[in-house]
Amino acid sequence: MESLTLQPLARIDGEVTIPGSKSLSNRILLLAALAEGTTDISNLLHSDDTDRMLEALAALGVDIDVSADRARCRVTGVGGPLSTDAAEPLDLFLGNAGTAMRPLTAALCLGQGDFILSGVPRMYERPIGDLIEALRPLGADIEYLGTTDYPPLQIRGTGLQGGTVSIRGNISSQFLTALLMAAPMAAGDLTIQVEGELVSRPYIDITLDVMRRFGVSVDNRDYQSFHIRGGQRYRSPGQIMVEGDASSASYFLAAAAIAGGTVRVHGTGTDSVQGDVRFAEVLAQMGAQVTWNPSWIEVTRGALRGVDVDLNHIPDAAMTIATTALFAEGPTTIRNIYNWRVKETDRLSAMATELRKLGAEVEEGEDYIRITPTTHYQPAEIETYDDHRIAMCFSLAAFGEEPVTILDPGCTAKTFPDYFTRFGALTTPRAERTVQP
Ligand SMILES: O=C(O)C1=C[C@@H](OP(=O)(O)O)[C@@H](O)[C@H](O)C1
Ligand SMILES: C=C(OP(=O)(O)O)C(=O)O
Repeated sequence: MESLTLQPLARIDGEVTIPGSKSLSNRILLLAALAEGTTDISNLLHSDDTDRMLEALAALGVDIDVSADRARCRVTGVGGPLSTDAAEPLDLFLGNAGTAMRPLTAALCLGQGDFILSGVPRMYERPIGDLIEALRPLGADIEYLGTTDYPPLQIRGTGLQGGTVSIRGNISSQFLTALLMAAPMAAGDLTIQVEGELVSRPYIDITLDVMRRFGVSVDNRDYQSFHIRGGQRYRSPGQIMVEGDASSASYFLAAAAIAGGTVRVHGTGTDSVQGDVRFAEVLAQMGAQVTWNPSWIEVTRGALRGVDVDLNHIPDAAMTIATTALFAEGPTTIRNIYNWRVKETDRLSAMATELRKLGAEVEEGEDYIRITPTTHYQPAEIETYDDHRIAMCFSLAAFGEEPVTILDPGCTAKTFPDYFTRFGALTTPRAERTVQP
């Protein structure tokens, strides 16, 4: 397996423009494909997750034109549901992209044809049963091809009716996102009731915002129920720009808080629709200096202190807080993050294991993690479990006194293919230490 050893780093300084948001890119691609009209998308993220969505839409017959430098992407919408008349089921491989698997499951029920949704082995351990249970009463014909409640799935598209459905909110907000995006194209009006706690709520704001830009409004009753008029079509906004990815920004901002200098991240800021921009508020709470503008965020080093925080609203950027905690005074507790366990890997257990390798004291609860930093870091080999965010957030450990080896650094390709090059460009190594014989 490939690995990357980061020598101890002294400092980070500079400016970085982060790649487009994964969450926005995959939502925009899907709605552009369903919409009437042509959509010119700029700053689309190019990564494994968006490639899986692009490939699936192309296999479904959507006309997609990506410019040679990949800076622009033109999608000619089909102006209705996605269908196939192939005799054999159309196999769509969606890798480990939750933002492709969940929304496409609902969207493909709208059209006609036989589809198989497959992915990597880990995708077959990521639940989808709550979404299937909500779709079936609307007329969806979906079969589990492996374990009940998990992909792979076979969908026989026949259209969706309107009505009232319930969806559990406590495992993944992507189930609600999937229902919301399909809803306007159901035959009748749909009311979606959320059962229990709704996790990762800001991602629903991203969904509603993208739907609005494609001409559909949703009656949101305090995130408890949503009412959507049926029989509608999405309409292309013509041109749309993808904001920089706020989760990807978190690694650079945290690095500045630990070892800046100052870092300014361009592409996301106070005007962002992404909940993960609020990561900067947590850094400020820890003692970093944060300055915001509608299109950038700047962080300058501060004396960091541990915090006790509920980060259910920013589960992805929360992982960056876990490694930032290594450099704070006193323990940090991150609460209400149960669904870390059902993402790219069991992130609660993986983060605990890898943080301990560096010498930190870690308590892993069912839905929380407490990190007590050490004054003496150990050199460590970090297992990344095919999880891009583990690879990226452990790059921060290089601000300790020892080298850190990241195994399989290429796994960042899920959302940020050239992360380590960008990180390396802004950081300064510590002076070479003299090795005593
Ligand atoms: O809808 C989205 O774009 C996402 C929602 C979140 O997942 P959950 O809702 O499963 O927490 C997040 O972790 C994921 O990276 C992207
Ligand atoms: C949970 C994540 O991805 P997905 O969209 O596959 O759920 C993530 O990117 O951290």
